[in-house]
Amino acid sequence: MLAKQVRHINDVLNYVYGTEPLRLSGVDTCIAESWRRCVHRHGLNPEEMKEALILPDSRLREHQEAIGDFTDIARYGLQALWKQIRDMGYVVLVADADGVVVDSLSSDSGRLAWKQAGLYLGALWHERQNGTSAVGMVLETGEPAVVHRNDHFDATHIGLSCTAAPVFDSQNRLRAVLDVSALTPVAAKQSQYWVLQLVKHFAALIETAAFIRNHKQDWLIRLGHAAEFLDVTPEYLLAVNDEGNITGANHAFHQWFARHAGKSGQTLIGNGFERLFGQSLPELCGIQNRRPTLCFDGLTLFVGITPPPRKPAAPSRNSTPLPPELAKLCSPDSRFNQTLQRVAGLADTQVPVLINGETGSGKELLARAIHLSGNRADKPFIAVNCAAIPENLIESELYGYAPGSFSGADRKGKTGLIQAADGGTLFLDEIGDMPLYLQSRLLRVLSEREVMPVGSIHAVKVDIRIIAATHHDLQANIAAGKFREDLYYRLNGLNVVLPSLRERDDFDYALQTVLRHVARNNGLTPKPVSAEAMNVMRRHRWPGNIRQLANALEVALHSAKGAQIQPEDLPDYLYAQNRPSENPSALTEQTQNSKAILQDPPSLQNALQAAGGCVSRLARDLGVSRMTVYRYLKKSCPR
Ligand SMILES: Nc1ncnc2c1ncn2[C@@H]1O[C@H](COP(=O)(O)OP(=O)(O)OP(=O)(O)O)[C@@H](O)[C@H]1O
Repeated sequence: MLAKQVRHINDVLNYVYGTEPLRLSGVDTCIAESWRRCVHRHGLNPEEMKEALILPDSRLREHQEAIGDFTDIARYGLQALWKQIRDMGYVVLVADADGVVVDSLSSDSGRLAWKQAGLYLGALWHERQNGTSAVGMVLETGEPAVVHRNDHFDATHIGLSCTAAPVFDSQNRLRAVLDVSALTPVAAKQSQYWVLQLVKHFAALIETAAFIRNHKQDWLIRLGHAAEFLDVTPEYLLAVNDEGNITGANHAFHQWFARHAGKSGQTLIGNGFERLFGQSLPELCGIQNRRPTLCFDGLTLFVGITPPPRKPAAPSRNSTPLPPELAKLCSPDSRFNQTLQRVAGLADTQVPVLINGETGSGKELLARAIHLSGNRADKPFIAVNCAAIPENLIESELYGYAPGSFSGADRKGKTGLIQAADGGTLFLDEIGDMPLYLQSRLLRVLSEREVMPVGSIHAVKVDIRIIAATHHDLQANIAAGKFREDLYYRLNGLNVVLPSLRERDDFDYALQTVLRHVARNNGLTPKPVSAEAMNVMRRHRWPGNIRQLANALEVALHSAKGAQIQPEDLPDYLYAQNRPSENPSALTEQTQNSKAILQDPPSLQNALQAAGGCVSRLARDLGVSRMTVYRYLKKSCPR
């Protein structure tokens, strides 16, 4: 035992038993309370030093499975936080409500040292196990904590500096703890207070992202004391179901409610929104020209409301016929047709539509069909690929510029794409790739409905309908600080998710439609597809979706000499992978790779580590089920 550890043990004993209280008068009250809890409640003895306990892999997996997709949601926030502090020698950890580290990000160098210190996957940081630690204190108190060097109860950990903040779920249960720790901390505790602000900020972002994800079928209510900040960083979040009952609230609102309603003994979850606040959501939605407000206990809060995506209506025999452009996209998939019905119902309105889907899944085709189905059909449809315009040109391309506003500019000035869409539709493709500073400008255009060309002092009014599309998960981008939440709410009037080709249960129908389409565009006769060729295509994963399928069918139509399209008429990448003589099990390249990883224990362990120790994520990466991953893990580690 080191001399400084002996000194620390004496200090803790003296402090807890009160023989030398003055000597450590610098100890924070919350740390002192934790030390007392360690001794009196948890029965810990500072003389019995214990290294951090690391759970075996099987137990760790149980904790990771129990926390479900929370770690997936949290990961974007974790990575964004990690990027900011990785060069300063910190490790970032997420612990579950039992104090078990279920996800972590650290530099590769010094992994052994992180593990020995317990700053590692599977480590258990609960006060009753390890004494005072940042994770342990957050779990005990529900409050953020900085536990710096000698603040730790157990002298084993006095080399560490740890800062942690809680993440609550919408029922106000402590779901996880976000922690940032260093092995070789700088001397002063005060230096950790900026880390504390960072950790609190990211914990709040993760909490909001998880809230939005878990309540995507509910009405989302944002509340705050300042109207201007409501869309940027809402102080409070509420979720309300279609029956008007409150189904969730963020931690800040639970606390606010307890302060203001505690005396009347009212409950929050399950209570009727209208009963509690005296106004219904449809009433609040109907308020025009000003921010709606709510009064509660004599206080006024500004309100922002996002309705849930409308649930698919029950199939109805007398659903209205679709406009021809949308009808062209119809398929045997009834869910998709209901989506088209909803889109058709909004074709004549200015309600913004946000289309999500992988590349080539038909986002632009759908956007054009919406435009052509509405009362703007004879006005321009301007498509802007936000990812394709060089950053230095995007501003002048979108907003235009005044005559002579910069060197190299056209003397007469230039009309921007937004103005060019006046009266019609502006299609913002790849909106998730738009740089943050342009997002703020776009937000102003959408709020004010006017553009200010570069170098001009006069704003120009525009009348546009916005349709945006992206392959990104924008909520994850919001959590990672890459996309503005207020812009997201502006764009997301109606959300349409286009399934990838491999997820569609109407693949055969889609193939026939695309085949006819390709034949018509190339002046060819659509040939039938043989059963073998059909099987080859059904098995492929189609990362490029309909665009890739269309290209493959174009190749096949040009190559087919017989009456039918055969496997050998398909592009090489499809045919080669499925040639029966060379590849009897007809595995795709991806499944072969996955199999190689699964069957080689070191590769499997590496892949698991790369997936942050999360079996679900690894299973997704390998394109196999979770059970398959477990089976191989068990084989590779039979104990
Ligand atoms: N339902 C369909 N029927 C026939 N062809 C289709 C269909 N959907 C998409 N396509 C074709 O697939 C190609 C890709 O479609 P589109 O450009 O709309 O996809 P996208 O999702 O916008 O792609 P990206 O994200 O890469 O811009 C186009 O050539 C389009 O004509």
